Amino acid sequence: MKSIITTVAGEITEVLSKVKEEEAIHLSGQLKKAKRIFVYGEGRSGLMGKAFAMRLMHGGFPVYVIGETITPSMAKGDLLIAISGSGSTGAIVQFATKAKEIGAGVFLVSTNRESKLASISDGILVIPAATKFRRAEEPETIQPLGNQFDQSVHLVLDAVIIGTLGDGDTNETMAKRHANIE
Ligand SMILES: O=C([C@H](O)CO)[C@H](O)[C@H](O)COP(=O)(O)O
Repeated sequence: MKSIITTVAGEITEVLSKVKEEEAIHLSGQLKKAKRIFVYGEGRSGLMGKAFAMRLMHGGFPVYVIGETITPSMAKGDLLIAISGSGSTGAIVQFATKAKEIGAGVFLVSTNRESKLASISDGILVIPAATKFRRAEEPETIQPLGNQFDQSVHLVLDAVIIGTLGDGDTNETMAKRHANIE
């Protein structure tokens, strides 16, 4: 088991080392600029999106997860963060198309800059990891499906939040925003 853990850690280190700094900085700038942030992803990509949205909320950002019952309507000036390893999942392509029609920005976090979603997005942060589709250009992995993407996207987005927070955003101020009924 220890050797599997070591291999997984190595895979992630390799992927993270290939993330382009300018793309992460671009995302950070868009997060600061957006009136409100909406996050969406299907399946495990969506779970990583929820973790991202939660921490953004702790950082004081106005953020919603698409599909939750209390999520309001989108408007011009809002930003959709679309998380999709493949960049081609039907629902998220549809939601991004709708967001563009409304006048919101779309920022994609994906492995695939040639994807349908990439073609309609205003910005992209490429996480060069393996997906369930095992495209020829994807890295080797011992893991099933999109594990490598899911793990990498979680770490990269956590790092982007840290790099986006202001000086006043300390562990204390963020902890105060954490749910106190749990
Ligand atoms: O849940 C997922 C699957 O287990 C692969 O790891 C994916 O996140 C889901 O299928 C959505 O796919 P993508 O839009 O390509 O991320």
